Formats: sequence, C-alpha cells, structure tokens
Amino acid sequence: MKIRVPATTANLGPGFDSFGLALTMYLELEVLEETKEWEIEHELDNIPRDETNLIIKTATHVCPNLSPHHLKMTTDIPTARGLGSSSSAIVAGIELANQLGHLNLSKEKIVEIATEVEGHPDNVAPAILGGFVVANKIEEHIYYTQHNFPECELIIAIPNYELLTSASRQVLPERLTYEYAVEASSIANVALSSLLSGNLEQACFLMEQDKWHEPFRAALVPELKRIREEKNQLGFYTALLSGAGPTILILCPKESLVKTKNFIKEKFKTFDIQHVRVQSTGVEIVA
Ligand SMILES: Nc1ncnc2c1ncn2[C@@H]1O[C@H](COP(=O)(O)OP(=O)(O)OP(=O)(O)O)[C@@H](O)[C@H]1O
Ligand SMILES: N[C@@H](CCO)C(=O)O
Repeated sequence: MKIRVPATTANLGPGFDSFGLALTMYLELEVLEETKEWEIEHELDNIPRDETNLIIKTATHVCPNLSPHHLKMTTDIPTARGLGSSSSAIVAGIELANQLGHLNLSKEKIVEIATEVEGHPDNVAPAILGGFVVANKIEEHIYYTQHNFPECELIIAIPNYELLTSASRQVLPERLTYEYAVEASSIANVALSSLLSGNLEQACFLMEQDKWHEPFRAALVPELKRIREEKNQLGFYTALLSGAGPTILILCPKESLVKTKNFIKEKFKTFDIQHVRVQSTGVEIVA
C-alpha cells in the first residue's frame, strides 16, 4: 500500500492560518512488512528513522496499538521551506493509522485530528481535501469550505535555507490594536471574495496588502521584496510568502511565466524554481 499526500502553500497573504492550497508535489509513504520495531527508510537529513519520526508518532497517537511496520518514504516536499512538509507527514501518519487500524475515519475527522497535531488547519486541510480550502478552528471544531482556485500559473521559488515555522512565528506581534485588526481583516475578506468571484487581479492586489504576517516576516525573507519590485516589469500578478516562508509563491498569467522564471533563476542562483499546479485531490491511496 502506498499513501500519497500533496504539498501545500498556506496563508496566500492575508489568509493567515486559514487559507491553503494543495500543490502538485508529493510525499509518498509505502507500507511494507510488519517488523518488531517501527522503521522508516528515507533520504532526508536530520529526520528520524525510528518511532520518533513525526509520521510514526502521529500514527501511534491516533491508534496506540498498531503493529510496527517497515515504511519507505519518498518526498519532493522540502522540509522547513513553507510548503507544508510537517503537515504532509502528519496527514500521512493519520492515514497510516486509518488504514492499518481499520479506523474508517471520515475526511472531517482526519482534518480535526491533523489540526490538533499541527496547531492550525491551513496546511493540513488542503493536504487532506485537495484544492483551495479556507478553514478555521473554534474550540475543538474545524469549519472549512473547499473551492476552485482561479486559473493562473504558479511558480514556487525555494531558497536553499530552512526557516522553521516556530522561528517564523516568533517574529509575529503579541498584540495588535483594534483599528489595525479591523483593517487587516477587511483586506482578507475582500481578497477572499475576489478570489471566489474569479477577480484574480483584484485578489492578487489585496493579497499583497496583507497586514497579519508578511510585514513582520519581511526581514526573514528579503528576497520577497526584491522579487515584488519586478512585478510590473515581468507582468506577474503577485509574489507572496508561502506559509511561514522562506519559499515565495508567484501567481502569474501564461505570458509572463517563462520571463518570471528566468528572472528568478538569474538573480537567485541558489533557488530551486518550480512550475506547479493546484492539486485537486488530497491524501490518497495510490497503490
Ligand atoms: N517527511 C517528514 N517526515 C518526518 N518529519 C518531517 C517530515 N517533513 C517535515 N518533518 C518535520 O517537520 C519539521 C518542519 O516543519 P515546519 O512546520 O517548520 O516547516 P514546513 O511544514 O515545511 O513549513 P510550513 O508549515 O511553513 O509550510 C521538520 O523539521 C521535521 O521535524
Ligand atoms: N499559517 C502558518 C503556516 C505555516 O505552518 C504560518 O504562517 O505560521
């Protein structure tokens, strides 16, 4: 059996901790024979290969009496880059418990458990459901809606340095004034209504006006400002911090795809640049 979970980009500007989009990059988890102790084969540096691995910890949290198995993970989701690597591992772990423990969990229940483990639903919800998902958590309940994302090209520019979500959350303010919060919320509201009504250019303008997280994180990823400065010249719609960063997500029309990719390749030689699409399905059993 093989479990496949997509990468995700969260926030999309002002949808802090609530907007998320599934992308066509994947973590795959192959479930092999039963063993005495859990073991997970993979090629990542600094990620455990025993029961302390996040996938196994999550699976045994969901179903404590699972029999240990030999697992093989392959992933093209880089860790700590803002593409939902921890969420992909958590979702794979829940699905592993679901399959091996015959739990028959609904998608709603998986979203609830994954949010409890990850802390916020913006990456886990699209990793489970696919597409564009808007979600929040009130007490233990997760409210979400799933949508089509407007037609556009997506480029992800992945720096060669890591930025842990925990570190990137530390630069956020503890308090905001009421006036500031009302303005930040109004930007998010109209960005979302513009996305849902298909007004992509207005949505992108508003997404770039985020006041919840990007202004505070700007110094952690200085390349975002440098890329944004080229917007009119290159003709892309917007460049945003993907999740907690440092990856930069660029939305653009077909005409500016090659020009934009080439510019970033030329200016930021150590970046990995990829053209991705929206993944319409979430976690799946693929073999
Ligand atoms: N495939 C994996 N297997 C096990 N643990 C993983 C895996 N991928 C990520 N992790 C754990 O998650 C940590 C990274 O999580 P973090 O939330 O900081 O970044 P991210 O999920 O990649 O980014 P973001 O949440 O901004 O999208 C890694 O340091 C590691 O502990
Ligand atoms: N909404 C989260 C996404 C990363 O986990 C953040 O920006 O911190």
